[in-house]
Amino acid sequence: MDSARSWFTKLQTREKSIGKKKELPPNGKESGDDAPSSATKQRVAAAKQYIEKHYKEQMKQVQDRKERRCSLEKKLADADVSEEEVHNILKQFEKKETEYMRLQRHKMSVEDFDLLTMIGKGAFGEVRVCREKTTGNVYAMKKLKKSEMLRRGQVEHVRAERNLLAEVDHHCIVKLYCSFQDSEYLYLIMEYLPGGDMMTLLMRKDTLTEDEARFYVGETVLAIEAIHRHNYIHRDIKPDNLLLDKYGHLRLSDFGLCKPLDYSNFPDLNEKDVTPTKSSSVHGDGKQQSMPKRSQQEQLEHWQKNRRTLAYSTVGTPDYIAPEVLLKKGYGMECDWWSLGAIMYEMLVGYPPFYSDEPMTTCRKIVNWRTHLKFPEEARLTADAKDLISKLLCNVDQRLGTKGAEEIKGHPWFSGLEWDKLYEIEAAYLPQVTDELDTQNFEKFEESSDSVQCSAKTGPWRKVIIP
Ligand SMILES: Nc1ncnc2c1ncn2[C@@H]1O[C@H](COP(=O)(O)OP(=O)(O)OP(=O)(O)O)[C@@H](O)[C@H]1O
Repeated sequence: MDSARSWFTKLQTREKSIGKKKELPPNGKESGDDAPSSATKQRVAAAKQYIEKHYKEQMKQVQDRKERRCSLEKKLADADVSEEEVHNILKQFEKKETEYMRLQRHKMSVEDFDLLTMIGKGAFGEVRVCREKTTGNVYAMKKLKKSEMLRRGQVEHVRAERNLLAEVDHHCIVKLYCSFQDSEYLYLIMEYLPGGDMMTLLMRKDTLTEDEARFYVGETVLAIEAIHRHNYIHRDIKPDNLLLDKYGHLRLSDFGLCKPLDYSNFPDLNEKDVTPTKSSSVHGDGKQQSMPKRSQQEQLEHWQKNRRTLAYSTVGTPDYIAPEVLLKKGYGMECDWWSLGAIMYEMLVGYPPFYSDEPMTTCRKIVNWRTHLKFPEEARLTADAKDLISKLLCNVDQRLGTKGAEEIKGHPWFSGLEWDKLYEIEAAYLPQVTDELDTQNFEKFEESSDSVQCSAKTGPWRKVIIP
């Protein structure tokens, strides 16, 4: 910062001396020989403009960095973290920012990368594996269409995503290396996680055993805890955002593109609306049932048939969104623990707890969760699993995690789990990854069309539906 400031001072001093009126001879005329030509004057003016712009941009960057540091310091002061932790977090922040600035100085652009296989498609753009031309390093490039972000008022959210990723250097969070933009797109260069995402894993496996689920739910708890420590709320945690590294360990991605608001604008979404819907929820206790009742297997097939379409739609899936977010009641970090409960349910049952063929019906079921949360008997969940899910999918006041992640970690379902060693043990599934460019754990996307073409029949994680 000091060097930028001193450059700026030098520039101003130079400007002043350039702007100083030259003393004229008594006749008031300049001696003709050393007067600059108009072309030279123009070049000087252009250079001056360029330098001014350059340093203004630099000052802005320095200012932004200062603001990010101030805001992190403020968040840390409000959070319950030790002095040592504050010191470490700030140290990591500076390290990451320095690395970020270094890449920024290189003026990265999309031209610096070879764009390879497309591995994801979202509401605002696409995600691709790419290779930096000079270093050969492999990254994931997320490309977001600026006009679309502006149209949907998501600029702040994307900025939050960039800030969070730059700020939080944690093994549970996807690393961001740099970001840049051109006239049409904003680009985020992230580490490439070749293990695929949890959505794809779940589509392939149908359900997980409780031991397998404990591993992924446990790592998700640690990831959510990490972002909450930095006072960020994700709001949109879903299996698509849980990525797996080459060892099968989980990392959280995609901060801030909060589509849920699209649903919260739905006019008749309120808690009183308990009218049973046409598409049934699954009832395990034999009480009030809506029709037609589907078996667990039928419900699973419907879910899997719709899942990818929902994931790639511009609205996304509302299945994991907390009721208070949908109701726009004002929400806090607890909403992420609700999403964890919905994901855990899906891992063990095969589909999320409030699934319906119609997203709006899902929203209604979520806000009326008391009537709709059921555990199908066929799923044979243990009492501890049901208890944990019920304590996550409930009112904010009673929700586990409201007083911190320790509440969740201490639940009997996790008993015996060594939290400190979770990222060191062998993952529940070891993904097949042959080399650093391997994309076999992702769906295949067709390049040609603008609309998303994804073949559910491709990729090793394809689930075979038993007739
Ligand atoms: N760093 C990464 N490494 C590997 N795969 C990734 C990475 N980032 C994203 N993906 C893949 O791309 C998909 C879409 O990414 P992401 O969710 O970040 O996009 P998005 O535009 O924000 O979509 P949405 O808003 O719908 O969640 C992910 O589900 C994942 O399969």
